[in-house]
Amino acid sequence: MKTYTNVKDLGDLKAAVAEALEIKKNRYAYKHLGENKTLLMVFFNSSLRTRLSTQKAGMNLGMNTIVLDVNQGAWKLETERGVIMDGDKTEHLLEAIPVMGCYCDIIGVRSFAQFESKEYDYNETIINQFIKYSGRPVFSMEAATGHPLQAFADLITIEEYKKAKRPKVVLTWAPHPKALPQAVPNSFADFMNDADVDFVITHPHGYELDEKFVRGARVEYNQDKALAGADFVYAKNWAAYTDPNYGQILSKDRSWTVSTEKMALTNNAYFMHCLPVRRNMIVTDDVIESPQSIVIPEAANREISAQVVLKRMLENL
Ligand SMILES: CCC[C@H](NC(C)=O)C(=O)O
Ligand SMILES: NC(=O)OP(=O)(O)O
Repeated sequence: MKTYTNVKDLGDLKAAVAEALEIKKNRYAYKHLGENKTLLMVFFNSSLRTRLSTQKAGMNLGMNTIVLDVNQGAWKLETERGVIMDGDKTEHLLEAIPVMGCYCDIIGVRSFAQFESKEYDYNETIINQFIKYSGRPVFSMEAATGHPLQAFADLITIEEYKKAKRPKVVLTWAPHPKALPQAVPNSFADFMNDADVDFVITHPHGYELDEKFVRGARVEYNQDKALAGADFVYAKNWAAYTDPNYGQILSKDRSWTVSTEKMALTNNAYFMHCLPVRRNMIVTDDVIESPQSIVIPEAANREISAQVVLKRMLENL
């Protein structure tokens, strides 16, 4: 594996999940793979789970790890080519990236959508420069349009908790005070479309995701109808994707908040969310604290999804 930015990079999903569950049983069995190998994790945006779980996964594999918060301590980076650098940016990404590549064997990158230009975001301008210029295998720790480590962990979790062979999985939009990226729902949809689940997406009009990720999945604008009989409810906020509203908040309607009443419409569904979550906007206190909430085991599986990806990269260095 040379890059991990989307579901296709994993190959056969059933095999990937099986490998994940094997690693979970004995996560220190591959320490030899990472001996004297260095993982560099580059963050352009904040993180708790990704930062901790990916570093843990690297350590499980015997790797040295370095974490760089680009906006805290590194030089302010220019990311656009052709710009006359007479402003407040000291260094260009096109020098910084190959330099980073000198000090490590594998690079993880977190660089969220900036919502200034759909084309800039959806061309994955930042992470693609790491892929092109670092000289190292690169994986996404949430880029502008996807969060494949999260979605892989979500799939692992669904496989662990499902009661039906082909569970009904509902991705529901929920309100949030800020304009959040489409990365998490994009990757969740991408993975669910390749998994053996009955997948439904529900959101208000205007919040349609890129068809490149929806891939013809059923979209239900009536949340109650979508939730009927669900086995898993995956809640997430995202800002509008379609023009002319790209990056905009169109609704903060808290009737979309996942409540006990909403969960009562389901087949005693498990509640999932990637975290961090805004309580009583996305989901009520009662639901996220209920026995059906599996957000913590879901977060724990981030260590495993990262370890599968790092293991496959180390095996191909
Ligand atoms: C894992 C989620 C990261 C990010 N969340 C926030 C709050 O920015 C998002 O919604 O994409
Ligand atoms: N779910 C997730 O990626 O969390 P962080 O943003 O805290 O890393």
